[in-house]
Amino acid sequence: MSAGKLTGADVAEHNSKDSCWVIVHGKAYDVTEFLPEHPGGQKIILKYAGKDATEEFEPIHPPDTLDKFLDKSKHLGAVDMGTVEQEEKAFDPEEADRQERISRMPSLAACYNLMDFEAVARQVMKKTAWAYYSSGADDEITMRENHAAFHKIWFRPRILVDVEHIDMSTTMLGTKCSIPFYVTATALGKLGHPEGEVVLTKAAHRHNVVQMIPTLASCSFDEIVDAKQGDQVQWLQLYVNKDREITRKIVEHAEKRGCKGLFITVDAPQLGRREKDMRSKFSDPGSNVQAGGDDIDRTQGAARAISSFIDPALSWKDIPWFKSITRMPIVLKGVQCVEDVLRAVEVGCDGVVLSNHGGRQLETARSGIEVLAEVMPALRERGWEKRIEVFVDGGVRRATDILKALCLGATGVGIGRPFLYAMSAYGIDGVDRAMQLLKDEMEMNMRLIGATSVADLNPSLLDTRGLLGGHSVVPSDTLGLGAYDPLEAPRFNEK
Ligand SMILES: Cc1cc2c(cc1C)[n+](S(=O)(=O)[O-])c1c(=O)[nH]c(=O)nc-1n2C[C@H](O)[C@H](O)[C@H](O)COP(=O)(O)O
Repeated sequence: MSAGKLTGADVAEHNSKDSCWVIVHGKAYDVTEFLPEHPGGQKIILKYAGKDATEEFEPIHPPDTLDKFLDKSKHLGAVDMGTVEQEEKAFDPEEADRQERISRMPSLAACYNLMDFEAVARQVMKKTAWAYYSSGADDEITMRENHAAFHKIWFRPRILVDVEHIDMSTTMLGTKCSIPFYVTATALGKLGHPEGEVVLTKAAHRHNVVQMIPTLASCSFDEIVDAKQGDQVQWLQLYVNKDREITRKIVEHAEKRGCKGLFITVDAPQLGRREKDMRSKFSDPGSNVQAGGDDIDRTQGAARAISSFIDPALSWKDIPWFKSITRMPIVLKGVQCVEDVLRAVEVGCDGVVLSNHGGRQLETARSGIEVLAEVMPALRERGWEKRIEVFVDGGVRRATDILKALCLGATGVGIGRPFLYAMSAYGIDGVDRAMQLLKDEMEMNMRLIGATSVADLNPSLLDTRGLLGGHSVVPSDTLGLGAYDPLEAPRFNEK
């Protein structure tokens, strides 16, 4: 001990499976008994046994994780960090290249659309972070189709409409929003930015846009709610825990903190196989740590490592229980066919999100917009279109994509990766610009199709034959490919 604090040497003595102490945010924790329970496996903890684990811990775990899940008797107290030997970081040529590219980054003004942010983020993000955010399942066919499907729908604009005044505001789950998109739930915000999801909270406030708070956020739920301002609206995205008491507590707390919608994710009874994420091994599984054979293989990437709590037994019979524990509107996120939308109406859900999780789950699942084109006529046929709010997400990169969804009958549209990339590359100013670009595009395109308000947007403004003809050939998505393989993207300054 030194001056009543543990020293680095005290902690370093406990560096094995039999006695494992780690340091997080300047405090020591005895995690020996916790090792077999760690959702991310033992290897990653043992890699930091006896050492400072803060850098690895930070992006994956909300700050209150240890207070919430590690018995107080294992909290060993403050460490005199001056006595902790910080490991010499071996020279990492990849990191050096990344820093060099960051030094030549295009200015924010060089980003003219959401794909530009993707192109820049791909160059400046850490490999593991880019891998996690950009990953789709398997061959990423659904992920690409999400965006491509919008190119199968063409507009039938009306002319000589007085479009001097445009009102793009709308109402989603009873909340008046200035524009019909929301920030959808995406996990691990601190992989892209040290402040994580609160960056999205602040940008959403600037544009009066709803934010959906992810269960698997890097920030704690309360940090994200505390970051909201005034009457800013947030929804909760819920991965249902096998332990329903934990789920009950999360839902009740969210309602108490003012969340205005419960989005139950129903397309992920098991997280999909995101091979870019797996390939980046999220942490070096080759670390020289011997751990028990029952260990979760960290080479499965972050996704698998953080999702073992999700209940694959979740079913329709759980809906009445959810209705009994909350008065928040209940929306099923990840619905992918007409039959399940009709069933959601019958069991009294308030909404659905037609989504395939950004192509990160079932490969060759259809795009949300394609399912929407099937769902809305079925609801109208039954006179049910007012009984449920229908949202869509996946592949939305232009205001024309949003307009197509609204013309088909969607209430609103969720956007994920673009805001993550904008945040990762340029912080809050990036997200702010991304939202403003969408707003500017929205105003222009509403004028060009002859619509002055969301109420004017209807199926007669669209030609959807390309969609309904199944998977016809689509125009090649040069801009999208350009971002993915940055051929046409903001130029990095010369070396
Ligand atoms: C990009 C991304 C999406 C995630 C996401 C994480 C990332 C990095 N995560 S995940 O780690 O488990 O897969 C979530 C999540 O926490 N919960 C959820 O309901 N959807 C999750 N989604 C899906 C998201 O809510 C939207 O359905 C999807 O992002 C929409 O597609 P775009 O990214 O193309 O806008």
